[in-house]
Amino acid sequence: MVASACSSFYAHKRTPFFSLQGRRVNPSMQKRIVVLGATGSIGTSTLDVIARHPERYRVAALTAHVSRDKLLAQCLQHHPDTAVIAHEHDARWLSAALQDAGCETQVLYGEQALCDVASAADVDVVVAAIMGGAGLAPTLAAVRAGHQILLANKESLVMAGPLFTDAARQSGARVLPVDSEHNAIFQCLPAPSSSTALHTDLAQAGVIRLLLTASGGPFRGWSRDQLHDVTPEQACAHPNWSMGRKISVDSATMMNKGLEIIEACWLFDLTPDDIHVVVHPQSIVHSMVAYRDGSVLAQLGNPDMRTPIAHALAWPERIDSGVAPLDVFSMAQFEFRPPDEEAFPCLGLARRAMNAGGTAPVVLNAANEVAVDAFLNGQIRFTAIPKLIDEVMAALPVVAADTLETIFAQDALARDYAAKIVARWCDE
Ligand SMILES: NC(=O)C1=CN([C@@H]2O[C@H](COP(=O)(O)OP(=O)(O)OC[C@H]3O[C@@H](n4cnc5c(N)ncnc54)[C@H](OP(=O)(O)O)[C@@H]3O)[C@@H](O)[C@H]2O)C=CC1
Ligand SMILES: CC(=O)[C@@H](O)[C@H](O)COP(=O)(O)O
Ligand SMILES: [Mn+2]
Repeated sequence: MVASACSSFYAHKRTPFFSLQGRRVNPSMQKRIVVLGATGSIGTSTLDVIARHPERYRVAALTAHVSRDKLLAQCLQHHPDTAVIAHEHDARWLSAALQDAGCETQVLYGEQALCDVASAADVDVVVAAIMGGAGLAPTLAAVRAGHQILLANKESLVMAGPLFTDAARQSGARVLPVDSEHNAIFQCLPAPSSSTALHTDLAQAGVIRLLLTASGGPFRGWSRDQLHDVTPEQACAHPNWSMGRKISVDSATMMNKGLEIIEACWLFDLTPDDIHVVVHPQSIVHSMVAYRDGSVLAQLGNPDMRTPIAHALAWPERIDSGVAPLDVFSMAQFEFRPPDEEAFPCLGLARRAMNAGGTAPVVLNAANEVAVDAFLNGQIRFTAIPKLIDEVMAALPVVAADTLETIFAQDALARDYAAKIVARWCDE
């Protein structure tokens, strides 16, 4: 059955006990997980961790944008109650393929269906792993429903930090960072005092600054001139992490670190001045917290997102993630150096947006998404990405970002303005 949205399909039959690989599983002990962006890099890693712990977790819903073959394979392995895909024709194809295979997963399509599965009443955990601003509405729906959020989609906090954190405080939703640096920082901080797991008043806890590590990306050490002719393939070849193409380009421009500064401000209630970026090419130290007494706490591990995902899934417990423990004897050396902000101006643009407040980060994010897309499509040069963002930020006024409607309106304005600049540059 295919539907654009449905509210009753969660009336779901469960047997009191069933056997899984010889183990007795009690469904009432399983947390019900929704993976938004299941077919992506984070989604795939999440399902890998979940599959290791069938007695703890059960997949309630999986979503994809267009990757229907991959979503089909995931449904056949995890048997979610619901699968969501963007377009009706893909939903019909998926539904027929599932029926042929005897799988009872119901298929929905469209943006409303994403919000519906994210906010469904019998869900425990929502993994927010859609790429970009498209993740905001379903992630916020999950926050408003009071579910535990495993947050990978940093763009939703960048676009709607105040709305997002206020909604979590109102609903009591627990927000656990999956982004590797923020997860590392979370692990190095005292246990949060509120149910949301958002931190407040870190100064009171003796924290003087956060040290946000950056790999420097594939072009670390390159001058602005050397960056002029780089290709999308070069930009997507991250030295340490295997990730989706958009975040890979963000790492290459260091806009990823800029977005992460903003993300950290909202998660940990800080200002950009409290967050120092440290280039650490090995990506083994995932970030650090400096305390007043001279202590610097760090979290280390192999660069594999299954570690922060497993940490956030099981918190405050610890579970197997499939990642081998770090072999410290194999570490030749750790390097730490300041970023080159002249070659990588996106860091400064992100700080400027956060300091300006209101809709400035919305515009930053929207212009960045258009710029990255245009670069990946061969329309603009790598070095034009920060120029485009700067031009859009300079042109659009900053207004209060107090409703989702305003945020989406400014997002649309900025995307439209950025696309027009791309078209103009292509004609020149
Ligand atoms: N990859 C990583 O290691 C890390 C990622 N993150 C963040 O996690 C998020 C996901 O990143 P990553 O997994 O790398 O990205 P991917 O590009 O690998 O996957 C993105 C996922 O989102 C879906 N998607 C894309 N566009 C839309 C849309 N318009 N509507 C609905 N679904 C959509 C994709 O579906 P489909 O496959 O059908 O296109 C896919 O499932 C990003 O916000 C990123 O910044 C944070 C830290 C680390
Ligand atoms: C894995 C992860 O969290 C990414 O955000 C990663 O940090 C990107 O690497 P950069 O440090 O190069 O941005
Ligand atoms: Mn990160």
